[in-house]
Amino acid sequence: MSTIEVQNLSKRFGDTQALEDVSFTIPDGEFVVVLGTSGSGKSTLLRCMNGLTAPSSGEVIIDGTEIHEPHPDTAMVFQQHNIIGQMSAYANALTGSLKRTALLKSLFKRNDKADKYRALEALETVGLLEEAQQSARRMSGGQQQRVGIARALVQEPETLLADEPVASLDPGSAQQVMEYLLTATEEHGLTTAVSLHQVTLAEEFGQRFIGLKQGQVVFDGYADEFDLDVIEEIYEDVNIDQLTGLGRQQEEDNDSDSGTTGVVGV
Ligand SMILES: Nc1ncnc2c1ncn2[C@@H]1O[C@H](COP(=O)(O)OP(=O)(O)OP(=O)(O)O)[C@@H](O)[C@H]1O
Repeated sequence: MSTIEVQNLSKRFGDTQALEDVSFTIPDGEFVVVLGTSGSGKSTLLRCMNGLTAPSSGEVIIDGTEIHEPHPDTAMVFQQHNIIGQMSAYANALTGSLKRTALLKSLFKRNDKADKYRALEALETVGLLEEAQQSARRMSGGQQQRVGIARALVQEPETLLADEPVASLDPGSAQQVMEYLLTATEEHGLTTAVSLHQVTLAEEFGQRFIGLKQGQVVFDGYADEFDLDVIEEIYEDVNIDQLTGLGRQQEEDNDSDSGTTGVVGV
């Protein structure tokens, strides 16, 4: 676990103010959902939190150390999981140990026993132990994303940053991946921040919510305060019924044969 302090963080890309004076602290072991419409600054925030993007001003401090480059104890999960299709789930998970094992050693499969054990344990955490030897290319998008999470866990991180990890998945797979992210956070004692488009998923899994609008924090609070007013504030110009699934529910009520779910993204 680690404590992440974001202090007066701003990031400008040319004329675009992607983040403006963002400050918050995530204590050890918290599972935080970062919400906002497209372009609100979610990816930029997570990338700054891992030192992949340099802030224009302000700082990110992890366990008392200011971050200027990717932190060895922080792992990232991306929307594009970049799983190697020709390799098994197990071999993909094992590549998470590359940071700890020399590249050549790893390529020649000479990882030490501890790495191998960690890879299997991580696959178990994401519910894929039985599929360990399955070729990744034959797995569904959701399973591949779970392999991506396993690979991140093999790094033995203290912090997990997931940038829209379910954006390209169908609602059922998105739900499963979120469940495994939460399990991984609890089982591995992580501090986790996940950016999401889908409000319904955020409501289901989030413990704390940070809402971004045009690069600024417009909400920072816990589940008991995360209500429709807050959602409206974050998604000012978006149809609230649609966001919360209420609109979808009405459609379902009108058409009982509909096979849709209430998971809606923007
Ligand atoms: N490398 C870059 N160069 C120029 N502009 C950028 C760059 N990265 C992000 N931006 C701009 O910064 C703003 C915030 O982008 P960011 O990707 O952080 O938002 P987001 O909330 O993650 O959006 P999405 O949900 O669509 O991924 C946007 O206006 C975007 O166009």
